Amino acid sequence: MQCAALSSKVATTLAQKPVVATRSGRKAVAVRAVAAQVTETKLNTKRSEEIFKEAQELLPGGVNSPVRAFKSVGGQPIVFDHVKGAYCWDADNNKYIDYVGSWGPAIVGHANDEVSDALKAQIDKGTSFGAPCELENVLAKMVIDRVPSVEMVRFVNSGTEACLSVVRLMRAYTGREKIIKFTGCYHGHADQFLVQAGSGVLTLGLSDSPGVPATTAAATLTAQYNNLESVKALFEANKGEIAGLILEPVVGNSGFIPPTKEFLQGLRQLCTQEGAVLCFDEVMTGFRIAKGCAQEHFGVTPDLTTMGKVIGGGLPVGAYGGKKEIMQMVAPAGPMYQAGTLSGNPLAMVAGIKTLEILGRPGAYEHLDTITKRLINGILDAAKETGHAMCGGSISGMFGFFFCEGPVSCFEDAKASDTAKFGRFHRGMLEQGVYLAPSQFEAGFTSLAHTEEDIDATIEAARKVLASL
Ligand SMILES: Cc1ncc(COP(=O)(O)O)c(C=O)c1O
Ligand SMILES: N[C@H](C=O)CCC(=O)O
Repeated sequence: MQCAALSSKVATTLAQKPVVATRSGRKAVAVRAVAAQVTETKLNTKRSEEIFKEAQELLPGGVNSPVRAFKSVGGQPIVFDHVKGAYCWDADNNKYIDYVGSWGPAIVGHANDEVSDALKAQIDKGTSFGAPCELENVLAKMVIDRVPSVEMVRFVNSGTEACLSVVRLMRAYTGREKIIKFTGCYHGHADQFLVQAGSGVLTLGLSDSPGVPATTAAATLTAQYNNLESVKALFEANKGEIAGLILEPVVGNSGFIPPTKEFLQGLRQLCTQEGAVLCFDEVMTGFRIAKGCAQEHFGVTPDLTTMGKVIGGGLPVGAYGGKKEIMQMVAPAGPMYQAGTLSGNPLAMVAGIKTLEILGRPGAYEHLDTITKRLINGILDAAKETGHAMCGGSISGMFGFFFCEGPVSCFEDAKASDTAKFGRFHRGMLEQGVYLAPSQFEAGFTSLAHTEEDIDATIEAARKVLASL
């Protein structure tokens, strides 16, 4: 992680300010999450507010996924109307440069013409068959060709589904029950992962979730990211009982936290030595940080891999894959049951195929790398010039920064950053026409549609906002 200037300003940590003051003056309790001090906005968000007010009567918290609700940055969410390329427009027709990209899938730009044309053509042929189709083979071959660990793949409908299936597979393959995950890593909302999880769970300050059976939670052991000794200790204390280990090969769900190569290599070695299955959860990093995913970037090959987001090109798709020997355990080839009515549906396959095809063209990852480095370096420089402690970094089209001196190498470090300042920064950027993930504990994403002009405008906006904090 690169570090910008130092500041003596006191850090405000998670769980210190439980109340969010909304722009409309109403108060909303953000479950032990930090509140940003929201100043009167210059944006006209009247329509967004009306829609969100109605949504709160219809949907729990007004949303269909918690982190969208802006609970930890204050104010109300911007309600989207449409998206194109690197931009999104809200219901009041305000335009933003978007660095969320639908939480990752929009890597070739929103509503990409080629993807849209392919989808339109498929709609006339049918959107769901519930039967084998050749498109499944096409996407499977693309995945197998690109991802070093994958010899066989099963398509599902979300990242959560991929991760919960992979844990069942680890257990079926080893005949063991316990798994290891890392604090602050998020692998979807299945019971076994809601133990010291990242993303919305962390944003809302929920260390665990009611409804998860104690026996399920007890089978999930947690270690500290980038700390090999903490993993060794778990293997020692649970000799012969660990089915496998799942991790984000680059963390995005506690904010952006890269691993050390030695850490990934050490995990590979330990799993082999202990007879446990190593799974890289590449739902976020897959096809984003390299053509062959994080495992290609770091040169460390897991036994199993989960995928999502990019692989669906904006439609709901997930996948898990790995060594043939393990994948052959999945029904109907083997006894481990996993199924899905809409799995491998032709619409989603078409979006995935076109997206991976575009990403396979020369220069795609170079573009992502160049513009994202330019962005993060610009923001770090702006923080330095304006006297704010900030550290951050990027790998290809994934980036992040924290308001602290750094380095941030695990969730525990991330939690100690100034999240209240992030909330004020987020609001300021929104007013400048830049849409960042509404939580300190989420990574940022760029796309092939982002231009140097977009990046420079974003850096200029950041400089203005930082100077005002
Ligand atoms: C690393 C990782 N794994 C799993 C998931 C779950 O994916 P989904 O939201 O598609 O269920 C996510 C994102 O939500 C993720 O970032
Ligand atoms: N961090 C999550 C996925 O990566 C954000 C998406 C969500 O949960 O809505």
